[in-house]
Amino acid sequence: MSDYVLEFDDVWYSYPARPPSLSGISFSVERGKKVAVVGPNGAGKTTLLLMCNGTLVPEKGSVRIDGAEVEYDRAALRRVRTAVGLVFQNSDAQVFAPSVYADVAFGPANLRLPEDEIKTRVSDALFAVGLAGYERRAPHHLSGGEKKRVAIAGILAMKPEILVADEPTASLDPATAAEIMDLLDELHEDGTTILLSTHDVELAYRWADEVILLGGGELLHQGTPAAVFTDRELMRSARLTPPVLLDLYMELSRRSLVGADVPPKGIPEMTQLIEGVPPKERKFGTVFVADTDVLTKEGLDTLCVEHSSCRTGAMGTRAKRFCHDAGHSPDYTYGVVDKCLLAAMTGEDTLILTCGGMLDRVELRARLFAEESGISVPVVRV
Ligand SMILES: Nc1ncnc2c1ncn2[C@@H]1O[C@H](COP(=O)(O)OP(=O)(O)OP(=O)(O)O)[C@@H](O)[C@H]1O
Repeated sequence: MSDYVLEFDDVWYSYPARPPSLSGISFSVERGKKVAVVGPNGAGKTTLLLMCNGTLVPEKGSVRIDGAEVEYDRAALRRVRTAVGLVFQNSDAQVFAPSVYADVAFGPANLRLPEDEIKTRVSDALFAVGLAGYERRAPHHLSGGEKKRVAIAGILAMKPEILVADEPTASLDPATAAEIMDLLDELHEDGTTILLSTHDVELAYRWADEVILLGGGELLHQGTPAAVFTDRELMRSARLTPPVLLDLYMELSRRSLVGADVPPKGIPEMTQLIEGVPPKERKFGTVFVADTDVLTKEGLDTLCVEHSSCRTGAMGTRAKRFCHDAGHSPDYTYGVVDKCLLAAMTGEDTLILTCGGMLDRVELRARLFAEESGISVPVVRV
């Protein structure tokens, strides 16, 4: 099996009577990565994403999925669209059936799956996006955020290996946007490779393993978010500004107010850079982590009583829904791990409620923070 799930090799594309929208694009995406395609308006992001599932055919060059060159006959396209699920920028273009059920079932039905399997997939996908019970609703009467979730559910029901999402958080309120990103993280934890497009550099910096920077139809750079966003020349040529955190870091660094040469990944690292090494006698708080998949409502009540001195955070769509249904309102519902690390740095204990692979994610984030800052925050599963 190829290490790369998606490869572009010298891909060119022009819309009729227009100069090229993509000019000789080559890049590779490793299996299991989270990749952000970043660029200003008109850079070619949507055009590039539409090539990932064969919606657009390169004028020149080739696209490979799992090492095999994409072909464009009907049968081949069906295989490509099973492997690559594309969430469009405009959900109205994607959500069209008379009911939410019919919409989400459309893809699996096209795969000619048995009726029982289709029902299970639709119900699982609607549960994952928090729309269980919406089956009979008419999609055109839903809000923009709900339509986006229906569109994502339709793709989830196909169980794609690669999920491609065009500006998944555009025009969503911050809480809905955070929930959509949580959902993408949960899918990623389950092994899905994710490619999204955005001109939100803050989101790309926080979220992506890798950034593909586009400008004027050309690939300007592929690299880590820190490498791409600290390169002022690259940012200027892409007509983008760096994320605020990096901008601040670069300014403080220029004035020799911070010393490290590793740009801070998040606010905890930035805070530690400014504060310096905390005094030895400082006692750090503990981050307790509980798996909501194995908790009952009563179990959650007991846990919250036992940890009543802790601020609580719910991470991931399943955990948030569980807390909501059990009548609990956690203090943090987005950026949960970083908020808990910050609390720990001032000696406060916190309790994170989450499930699945997200438990490992908490430990991983704390470990990366310890490696960079030297501050070892205890993470304890309860
Ligand atoms: N259907 C179309 N017909 C003609 N030209 C198009 C079409 N779609 C896009 N273009 C042109 O192709 C170029 C790239 O557009 P594309 O939508 O891929 O950019 P983008 O980076 O996704 O932009 P945005 O951030 O504004 O969504 C632009 O110059 C645009 O005007």
